[in-house]
Amino acid sequence: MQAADLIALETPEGHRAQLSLWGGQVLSWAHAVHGEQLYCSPLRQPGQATRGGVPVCFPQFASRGPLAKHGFARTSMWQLEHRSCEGGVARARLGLLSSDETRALWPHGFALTLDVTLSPASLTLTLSVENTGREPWPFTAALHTYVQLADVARASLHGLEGLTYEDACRGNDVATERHAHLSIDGEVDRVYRDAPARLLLQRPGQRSLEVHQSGFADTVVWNPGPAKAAALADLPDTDWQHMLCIEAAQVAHPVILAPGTQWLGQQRLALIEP
Ligand SMILES: O=P(O)(O)OC[C@H]1O[C@@H](O)[C@H](O)[C@@H](O)[C@@H]1O
Repeated sequence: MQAADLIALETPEGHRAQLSLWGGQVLSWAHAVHGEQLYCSPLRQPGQATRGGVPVCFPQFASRGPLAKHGFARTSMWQLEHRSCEGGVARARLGLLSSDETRALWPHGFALTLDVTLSPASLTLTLSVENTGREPWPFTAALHTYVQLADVARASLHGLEGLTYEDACRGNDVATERHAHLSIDGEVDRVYRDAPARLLLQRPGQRSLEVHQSGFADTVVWNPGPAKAAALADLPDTDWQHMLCIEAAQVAHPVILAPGTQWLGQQRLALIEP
């Protein structure tokens, strides 16, 4: 990643975000008072997806199809389409269009945009997917957000009780969430179907975070735990303790997008007052 591929956003109050054209990815969201809110690994491998911030998974989630894991959007060079700062809110729009390179992997015409809105206590990401081709096509997608945590063992995620989930740690067995909140004490890799519009992440010692989503039907919760983390070359061995992925995702039911139509999915992260 070259410095020229990095985009800085800053509001007059000093809230900051850093975006990368490589992957069309938010790498950092730092609140002026409460500091960094996203985890990003210091171990980066040129040409590989960046582990951290908010990778965009498109047009395939995980290995649920013939493409490389999580699709090619996170390993493509996006364009900066627009940047502004008005009324205390900083915005940027990144775009990725189908090209000969993407058609060689996936034979469809598309236009992706990622709108990033940095407000005083929140970060909003809106992914737009447009079919610019002549045939309908299916896709799955996610905003694969890595939330930064002082200690994952002390965090709890609220709002999932009663939901059905696919558990990738148990061969994608389907189960029902029985707990009022989810605590992480090892590997977790779940697709919660038909997720609610709001989840709450409590993090002792840090501000709680509301995670809102719309458009996306599902929420993925992922933490590699100690053993998987040790096997990931781009994650320091103990950093699984300082991250939790809470992903606004469209996984269980692919979207079939008709020519000339557009799909929108949004995730908003908001720090809340104690
Ligand atoms: O290592 P990657 O390709 O970035 O994927 C990380 C994880 O991403 C999550 O979304 C998946 O549910 C996990 O199964 C996967 O391991």
